[in-house]
Amino acid sequence: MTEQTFNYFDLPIGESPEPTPVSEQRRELARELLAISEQLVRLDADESALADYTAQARALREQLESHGHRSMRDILGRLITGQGSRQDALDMAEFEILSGPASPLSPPMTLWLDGDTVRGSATFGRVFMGPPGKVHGGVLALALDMLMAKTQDFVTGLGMTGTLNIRYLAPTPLNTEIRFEARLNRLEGRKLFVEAKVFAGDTQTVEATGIWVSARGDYRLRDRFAHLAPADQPA
Ligand SMILES: CCCCCCCCCCCC(=O)SCCNC(=O)CCNC(=O)[C@H](O)C(C)(C)COP(=O)(O)OP(=O)(O)OC[C@H]1O[C@@H](n2cnc3c(N)ncnc32)[C@H](O)[C@@H]1OP(=O)(O)O
Repeated sequence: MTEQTFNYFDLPIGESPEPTPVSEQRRELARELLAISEQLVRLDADESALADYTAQARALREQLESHGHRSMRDILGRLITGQGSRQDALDMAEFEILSGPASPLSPPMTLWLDGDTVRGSATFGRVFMGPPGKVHGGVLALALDMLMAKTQDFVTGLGMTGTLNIRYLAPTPLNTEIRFEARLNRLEGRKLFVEAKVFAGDTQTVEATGIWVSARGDYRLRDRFAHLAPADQPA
């Protein structure tokens, strides 16, 4: 059977193919590393125990360094020409901060499309703390950036975050399932206007609006999302 190939511009943002055995193991390693980070916060250990842990961590880092890294330039080169492997496609998405399941900087936050809404969910532990017992506002800004960028799945074109406006309405608790939702407001040439909300239980804790700017060319709605165009604005 011929191995499936992947094209960068067809990869849904925040979604990656079924994990390979290598990716499964990377994800498990990342979960372990995040769990270690959680333990380190205000760890009540004495100096000699900490010195011992430091030596173990250093030995692990040195082992990891012996492997090197797959080249991003080569991976992107293959994906942009539609010749990317499944591992290439996984490498692009699974290390994204906060949402990539192989990143030790990810709770992870899961992202998915639900009709015309992008939804997200995450439970933040103490490494993500801002005010005591609450999620750091900058972490929520990052989470919103990841979430809102995914509205680009509704359109052709890919760009960067131009503007992100955030209003914190109430503190967002740690160790609680936090829900996120984002919707496309409108398209205007190279600009995509997006709005988003964050909830803890029934309480809305954050509201946000943002503008994404396409790298080149105007954004256009994909056929299956043509109904998102306002009546006076053709898709
Ligand atoms: C290959 C894959 C790549 C895509 C790769 C995707 C990677 C994922 C990124 C992850 C998320 C990030 O961290 S993104 C990193 C954070 N963001 C950034 O670093 C962006 C830094 N800013 C820039 O590089 C630039 O300012 C751009 C690209 C945003 C815009 O520059 P430009 O391309 O010269 O655009 P320009 O002609 O000035 O403006 C085009 C239209 O957009 C408007 N506009 C310009 N800047 C902004 C802005 N910041 N916020 C709102 N609107 C803006 C203008 O008024 C104009 O509207 P009109 O006159 O036409 O009405």
